[in-house]
Amino acid sequence: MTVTERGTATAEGSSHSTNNVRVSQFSPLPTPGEILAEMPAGDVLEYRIERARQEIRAILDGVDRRLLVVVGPCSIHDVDAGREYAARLAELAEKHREHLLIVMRTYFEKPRTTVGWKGLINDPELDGSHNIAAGLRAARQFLLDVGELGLPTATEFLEPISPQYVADLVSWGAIGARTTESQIHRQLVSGLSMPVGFKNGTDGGVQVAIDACQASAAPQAFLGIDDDGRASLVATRGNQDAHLILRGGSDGPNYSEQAVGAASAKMAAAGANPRVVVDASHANSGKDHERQSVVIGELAERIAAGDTEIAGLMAESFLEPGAQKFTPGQDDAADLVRGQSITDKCMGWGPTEDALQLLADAVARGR
Ligand SMILES: O=C[C@H](O)[C@H](O)COP(=O)(O)O
Ligand SMILES: C=C(OP(=O)(O)O)C(=O)O
Repeated sequence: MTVTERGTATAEGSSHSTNNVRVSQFSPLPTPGEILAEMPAGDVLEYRIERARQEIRAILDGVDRRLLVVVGPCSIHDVDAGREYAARLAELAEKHREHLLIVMRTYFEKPRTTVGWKGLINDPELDGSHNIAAGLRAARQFLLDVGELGLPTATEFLEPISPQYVADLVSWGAIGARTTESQIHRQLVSGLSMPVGFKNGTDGGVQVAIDACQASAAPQAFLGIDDDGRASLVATRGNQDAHLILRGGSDGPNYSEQAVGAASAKMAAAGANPRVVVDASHANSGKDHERQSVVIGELAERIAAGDTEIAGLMAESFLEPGAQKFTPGQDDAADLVRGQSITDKCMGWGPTEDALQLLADAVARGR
């Protein structure tokens, strides 16, 4: 069959010309099994990851009275700077371990409002070459390196296939505001091995995240891939550790005592975990990195005063404050400022240290 310029089909030749009309390339990737065999976790790290997941569960359930703090860069684009950040954070995690369980944001997949760099897995060379095989290995190596420091890791799961390559090294997961309503992501969470938080929607709607917690707590059956990369029916048991992350929305922030109380009550009424994680960044800070310290200060006061609804807190932080504009294919990665975000603005290192001290003191007083 041939298609004329005006788009009318004539009957001759290939029977496949209606397929993949807009696909320019298929490049097979190594299978999850191959990458895991090449870069195994090892017994010690597996033990640490399982222990961190249990501790996070205990915090979410209110059994462990510490505060979960998920903190780190908006995205990992420079693994060397990311490792330096991880080494500094590991010291603070140890220092505050009595009051805080610090988990590093190791985000390799970025959901974009329209277009932009989609993260280390998608484009590790930051030049639009999309070397996903190298990206999967880079992300896995980074998780192994951070794990070696004894620091648990957190990530957003954006694609349904990528978790097969990295999820064994992750202690806490998130589903972002743009995908919480997606059935694909809810099904994925139902089979993930770690506690996972669902963010409220970008419009501020909390109900989508409550629905997501219920859907992911249930067993699900869906299409996925197995360790050999074969399309498979995936049947899951359901994830009982799904919870809510309040990140604010286009209708404003939602970290006030009243907003957290209302969301927590709705979760309880739905039979879901009423203890929530509050994101000090995104719409709760109006994407202003300096405002994150203000939000954390207010939350710390409430924790010191005995709040029981806040199980955890999220902040975006890197070595340098703010963010720099970067468009793959247009900007040169060699010109980037080391340790500064190329996605959302982050708190710098100094304010991060101060914020963690403030939170540790608040927990010491209030819990
Ligand atoms: O932290 C994440 C960003 O806010 C999200 O990926 C959207 O980014 P964008 O609006 O710059 O595309
Ligand atoms: C993308 C993120 O957040 P949100 O989904 O809240 O925009 C993020 O935490 O990196």
